[in-house]
Amino acid sequence: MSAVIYPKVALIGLGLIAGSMAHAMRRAGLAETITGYARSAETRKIAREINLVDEVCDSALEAARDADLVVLCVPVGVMGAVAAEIAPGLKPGAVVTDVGSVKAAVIEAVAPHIPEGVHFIPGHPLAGTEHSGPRSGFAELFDNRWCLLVPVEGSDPGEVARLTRYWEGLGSNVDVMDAEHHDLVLAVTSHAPHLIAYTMVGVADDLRRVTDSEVIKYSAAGFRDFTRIAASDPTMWRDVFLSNKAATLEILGRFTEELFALQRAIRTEDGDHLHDYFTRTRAIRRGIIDAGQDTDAPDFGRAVASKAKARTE
Ligand SMILES: NC(=O)c1ccc[n+]([C@@H]2O[C@H](COP(=O)([O-])OP(=O)(O)OC[C@H]3O[C@@H](n4cnc5c(N)ncnc54)[C@H](O)[C@@H]3O)[C@@H](O)[C@H]2O)c1
Ligand SMILES: O=C(O)C(=O)C[C@]1(C(=O)O)C=C[C@@H](O)C=C1
Repeated sequence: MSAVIYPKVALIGLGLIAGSMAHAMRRAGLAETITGYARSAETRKIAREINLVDEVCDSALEAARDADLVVLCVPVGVMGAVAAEIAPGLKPGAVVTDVGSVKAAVIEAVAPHIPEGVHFIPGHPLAGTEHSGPRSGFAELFDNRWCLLVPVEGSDPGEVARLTRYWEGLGSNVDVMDAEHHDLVLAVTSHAPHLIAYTMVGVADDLRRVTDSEVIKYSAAGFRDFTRIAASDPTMWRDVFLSNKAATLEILGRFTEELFALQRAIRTEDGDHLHDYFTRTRAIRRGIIDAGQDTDAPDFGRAVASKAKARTE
């Protein structure tokens, strides 16, 4: 049986997410032809050299023309402009989706450009790395990760089901969510943590004058994790914060309140407060591992194995 879900898939933007999608599509045979386009000539040249997709086009319009699925894999701040560029080439019945980290602002920017008879079903894979560009993608990126689909008013349930099968073919588990809820959840789980990591690395950089190279030399695992996150693409993250302003500011407000409370507990030597707080947060970490979501943790394999064992008992 053929695994093809969309005969022709167009990837607009050829970085980490599009590249990983191309590799994973080929792994599973989900498309017959993959076209692609990126704004930078250098990226298009590299994409051709490494045979990232079947055809690298010189415009977004050309790449999207007659595609069955068009995936917008560009920074969230330019999604609307790219949708306007591809609109004249979209065929009736085509599906347009995106992989942007923010949903309400992307829907607001893209939806007005989607022609009658074309399906728009926004999405967001909860998978990534700090790397970017056409060489950074890999087929396993989406394996066992969540992809959130955010159908808009009037989205065809049959097309949502088809896009769900596509993401499952890429290796993901799929959930459906509304845009506002998505943006609040992601502000907590991804956007605010990135800003905190950027800040912490900035603070360490300021301290460098005092500590010379010690910050780098003696950086333990915690700070190393921050530096990995803070190495993420500046354009992508600038756009994320400017596009998910309200939810991120709400979460950062709460974060600041809690930080002040912890600061006060240290100053007043309130060990019980600190101990209770850390006990609560440790339980959250354990919950993530028990749910089998932390593929980087050393005990991830064990958690999956014990869950599988529990299922068979
Ligand atoms: N990196 C992650 O961890 C991650 C995870 C999930 C979702 N996302 C989302 O995926 C999208 C792409 O991120 P990425 O990590 O692949 O970025 P990337 O920087 O690796 O790739 C972005 C690509 O978009 C192209 N581009 C930029 N502006 C363009 C324009 N106006 N027209 C055409 N092409 C243009 C760039 O040339 C590049 O090829 C973003 O919206 C991001 O929010 C990223
Ligand atoms: O692992 C990382 O490097 C990521 O930052 C990936 C991550 C995340 O915060 O989890 C980043 C942005 C996304 O939109 C989805 C995933």
